[in-house]
Amino acid sequence: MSTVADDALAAGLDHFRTLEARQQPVWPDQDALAAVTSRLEHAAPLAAPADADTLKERLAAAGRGEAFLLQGGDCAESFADAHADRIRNKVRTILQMAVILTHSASTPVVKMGRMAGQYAKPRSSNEETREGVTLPAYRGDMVNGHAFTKESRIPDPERLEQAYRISAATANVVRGFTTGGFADLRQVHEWNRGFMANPAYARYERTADEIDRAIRFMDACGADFDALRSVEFFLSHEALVLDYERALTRHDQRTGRAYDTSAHFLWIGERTRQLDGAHVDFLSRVANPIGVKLGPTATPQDALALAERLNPDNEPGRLTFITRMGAGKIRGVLPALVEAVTWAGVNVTWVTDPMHGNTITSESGYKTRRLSDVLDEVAGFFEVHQALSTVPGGLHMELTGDDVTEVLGGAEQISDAGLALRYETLVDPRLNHQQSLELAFQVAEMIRQ
Ligand SMILES: O=C[C@H](O)[C@H](O)COP(=O)(O)O
Ligand SMILES: C=C(OP(=O)(O)O)C(=O)O
Repeated sequence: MSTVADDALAAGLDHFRTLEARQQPVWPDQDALAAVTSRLEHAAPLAAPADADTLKERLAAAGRGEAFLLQGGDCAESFADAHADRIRNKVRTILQMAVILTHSASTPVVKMGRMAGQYAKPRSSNEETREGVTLPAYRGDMVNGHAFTKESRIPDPERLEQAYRISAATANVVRGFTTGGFADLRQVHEWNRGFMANPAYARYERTADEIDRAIRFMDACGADFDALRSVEFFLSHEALVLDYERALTRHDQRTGRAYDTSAHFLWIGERTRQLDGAHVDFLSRVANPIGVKLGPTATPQDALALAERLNPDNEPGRLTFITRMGAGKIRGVLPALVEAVTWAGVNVTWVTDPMHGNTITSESGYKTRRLSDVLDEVAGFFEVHQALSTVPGGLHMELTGDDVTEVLGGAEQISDAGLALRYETLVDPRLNHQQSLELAFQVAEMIRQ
């Protein structure tokens, strides 16, 4: 039975319904939506509030320079790809990158997947036209189907429940891979040695040798490698479809606060971060650690107002700003934001997303990115923080553990013609397994410098 306090909490949580909510599906059948959300309201949480609190502590540490966040995964997960092999490859890629970054940063790396819930996408246009046929845009498997047919593109609320079930299964598989010995440091190191066997990566030999020596040194000192067989791994996605996020929000008896239990960490996208909008209001009322994407038009005033609204108590670890400026803009735009926030004494963890500001259309018509631009934005991020003596807290990447061809460049020299070989993403281009490791090695070099 709900108490008066529960009802008051619920009333606040529903305030977003009175505000403008951008990028929401137009569900054709409201009764079906109500039936699904009422079932989800009674479903088991996907992420435990206590783990979300732990993550907040880790992110606070990243904000102080005592840890570094690595957040990565698909642009859009798909129901069809939620099988163990693909999930394992993604987890493995993140673990491999984390070892490289841990060594160079000499701090713990907080590992977080854009996984087990990244099923909804904001779009630039509500419609998509192909060969003269116009249909509603694909908005993620949580909303409608990717197939370009009229039926498939109709938003179907049953997909919310499917997203929940597949997220639960994915979270379970992730847990298996991060606690069952797969994450053993020696094992991850062996994979990285396998990667280094390719002469194309000779320039990373020095870093790889140093990691090798460090691990042998630990071994010689009698380090308990068995204690390193499990790693903490957190789950995150964009809090976009508010019907889903609200239905999975629970009152935590332990703290008396509301937690969105669809993930440990939720972020608000660049297209939905309006101060008076529904997304900001809803996430201001849950206790999870949260992020906000900041694109090149974000002003210092925007950043300060968002921080005031989303973290009025100035709690360390509560708020992460994920900047996605574009390689050509970050050095010009980021300093004013960081300076304003720092001068105001606002606690924020700064993370770079070097993907979303660097999207281009290739000559052959593919939506793609250049690995060189991605790396340049990361370099700009470190340069800005170094110049201001502030803390670069982490990386937010769109990546996959598979051998796709979606991003141009890298040692494999993926060219425009090569994109067609295995271009599999449903929306935005992701780094493939090799490109992700190359990026980790290059970021390691930047951190060392
Ligand atoms: O991932 C981010 C956005 O959803 C995406 O870039 C929007 O893509 P669109 O411009 O193809 O709609
Ligand atoms: C949509 C995304 O990014 P942004 O809001 O930065 O465009 C995303 O990260 O999937």
